[in-house]
Amino acid sequence: MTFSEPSPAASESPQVPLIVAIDGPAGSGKSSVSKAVARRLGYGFLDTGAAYRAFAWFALERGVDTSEAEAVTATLPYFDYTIGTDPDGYAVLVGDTDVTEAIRDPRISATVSAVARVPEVRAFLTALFRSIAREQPLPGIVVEGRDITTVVEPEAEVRILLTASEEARMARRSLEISTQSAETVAEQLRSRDAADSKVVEFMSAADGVTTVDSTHLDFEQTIDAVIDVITTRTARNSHD
Ligand SMILES: Nc1ncnc2c1ncn2[C@@H]1O[C@H](COP(=O)(O)OP(=O)(O)OP(=O)(O)O)[C@@H](O)[C@H]1O
Ligand SMILES: Nc1ccn([C@@H]2O[C@H](COP(=O)(O)O)[C@@H](O)[C@H]2O)c(=O)n1
Repeated sequence: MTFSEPSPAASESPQVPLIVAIDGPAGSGKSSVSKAVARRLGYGFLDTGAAYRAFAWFALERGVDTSEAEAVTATLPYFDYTIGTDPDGYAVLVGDTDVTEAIRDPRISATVSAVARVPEVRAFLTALFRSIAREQPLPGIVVEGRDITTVVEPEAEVRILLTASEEARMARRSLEISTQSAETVAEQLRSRDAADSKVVEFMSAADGVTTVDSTHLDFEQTIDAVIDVITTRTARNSHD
């Protein structure tokens, strides 16, 4: 090899995508806003909650008692999970079964926190999220969840806590769900946040994380606010 030839490692090493990490409580707009931001920027999108939901679905299908951490952990090696990263539409598969719709069932929302509190499940899914984010082909990816800014991608170029008052989140969520009363929706949201908060911190921003509070912003204004943070952060990082 001559000196001027690039080494195979340099020429073949894939470009690391720009990672935008977004966390927040239930109903704060993480998935809808992140998807819209990804679309606008031509980035990929990763909904990490879908994986926890799909794993809860899988555990229930296998008849696992989800309150038993050991039984939940024993299920992990059989969990064959696939998710797309296209913000315009992504299927969630467990094995060959498309569970995209099934994981939104209230039965899953009521169970998911029990499996998400198991450390082995978190470690398994965290590794999966990191590899999906790096393997997708676009120049950037928006990854949203509860512990993306703190655990999954603490070194992400852009880290945002997307929040809104409990009242606003409950009102927005109950507009979407016509099969349950507003009180039931509110109670479920509250108890899921309470259970999840015991395991990961997503109610306040960690050091270096920018808060976007959408309580008094409409959907478009929230997208703009997130894109502003991304623009400011990436400009600042390129000068560091
Ligand atoms: N700024 C906003 N103004 C009005 N509605 C909004 C705003 N942001 C999000 N929404 C709406 O709020 C609802 C909840 O948003 P979304 O499902 O994205 O939240 P989420 O944080 O991903 O929730 P979960 O963690 O429970 O999955 C959606 O109907 C979404 O369109
Ligand atoms: N990074 C994450 C993402 C999600 N969870 C757990 O999954 C549940 C469902 O998430 P949604 O975003 O689809 O609401 C959530 O309630 C958490 O239990 C998580 O722990 N970490």
